Amino acid sequence: MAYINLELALLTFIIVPFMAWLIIKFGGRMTTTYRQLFGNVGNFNARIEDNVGGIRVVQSFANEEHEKKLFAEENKQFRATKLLAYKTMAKSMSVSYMLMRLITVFVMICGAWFFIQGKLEMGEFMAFLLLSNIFFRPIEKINAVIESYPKGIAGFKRYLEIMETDPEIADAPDAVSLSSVRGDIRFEGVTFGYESSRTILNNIHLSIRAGETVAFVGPSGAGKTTICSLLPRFYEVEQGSITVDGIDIRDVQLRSLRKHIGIVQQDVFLFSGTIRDNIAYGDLHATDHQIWEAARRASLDDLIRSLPDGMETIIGERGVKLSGGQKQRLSIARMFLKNPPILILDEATSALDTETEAQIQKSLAELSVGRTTLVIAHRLTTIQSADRIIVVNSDGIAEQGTHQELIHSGGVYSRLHQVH
Ligand SMILES: Nc1ncnc2c1ncn2[C@@H]1O[C@H](COP(=O)(O)OP(=O)(O)OP(=O)(O)O)[C@@H](O)[C@H]1O
Repeated sequence: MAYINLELALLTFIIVPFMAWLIIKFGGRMTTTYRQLFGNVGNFNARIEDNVGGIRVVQSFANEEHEKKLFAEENKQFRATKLLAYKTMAKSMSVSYMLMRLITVFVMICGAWFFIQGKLEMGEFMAFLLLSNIFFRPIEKINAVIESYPKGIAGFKRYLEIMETDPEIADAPDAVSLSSVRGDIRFEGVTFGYESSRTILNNIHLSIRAGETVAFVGPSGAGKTTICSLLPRFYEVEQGSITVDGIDIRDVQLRSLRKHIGIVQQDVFLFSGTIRDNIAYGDLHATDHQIWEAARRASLDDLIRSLPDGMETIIGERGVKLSGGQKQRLSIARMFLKNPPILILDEATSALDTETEAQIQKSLAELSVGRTTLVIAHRLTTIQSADRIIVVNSDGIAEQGTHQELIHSGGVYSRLHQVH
């Protein structure tokens, strides 16, 4: 183009920086809008998940209309941001399209003027016009790519932010692996709070012998669950230390620490899949014989045999729904398979009827044989046989001893016992 007519070529190229400026300006605006849009998509999805997951609660409170209103609100915001994103995109696209067409008009007008002035032959004019079209076509394509870039980069940045979030609790660089554990546990001057402004446990001292069964009782919110959550390092102590077999748990690799601790919770989480998959979760390399043995010890084998597909029965959303007691047994079977030296039983049976509870208690008692067991209990009846009962209240550990000792001492426990 410059070879045909330098002046006209320079005039044509003046427009290029202006175009670049416009593209960058709209690109920045689109990135911001798309980031906002992806944030809204997150909220929108969370609302849908809540509504579907908690559908029974919504229905039982007959709060469908209320949920619909919340959904409509979220939807409105999502729609508004989506519209804003499309508007910005429409502006950016139409401006760049217009500019491209304007360049052609500009070349035609200038070329015609140069032709009238005799600075340009008709053939040269036509050649220049064709060449300018060829030259700007790739620019048009690059422009289209740049327009779609903000959409991709906004999503990618959000993804990176999540991926780059460091876990709060990680292995120390020189952390060791625990190969075998006896199960001696010590809490030494442990202080902890979920928020820095509120201390839940203050200077707790506690020593549990290997193989001992210790039950934690006390009013709701006293910190029983918190004490037990500190042991697998779900949270980090603020002051003091927790040791397992004399080794500070902060000096141990998380994976190896948690491999030696089993937790049976009240609300058992089952993965969608077969009964076999769910039991084998306790030990992914278990043999068929070991899985059946675990099921037998958890008194689950009869139920499995009575099902047409046996071990391969699909459970969860897409399959057979298990009862509360059956779920508990399955989680106990998982634990037999995992075979950890330390066990935490988190109010494992308080949601069951008396008969089922008695059966599950029997399986749990068998499970805890030879293991250090920490029981978080509400029902005082289920923990009377514990080696030691620890009463936790807002001041920390109020008293401890066997059932008989605590009844005779006439303290908090004996009063709780009378109330029950
Ligand atoms: N994840 C959390 N974030 C913030 N605070 C929490 C968290 N979990 C528990 N708490 C608070 O810590 C305190 C102790 O809770 P914890 O669950 O340990 O009590 P608990 O004795 O086990 O009670 P319950 O018998 O009702 O289960 C409570 O005041 C509770 O509100």
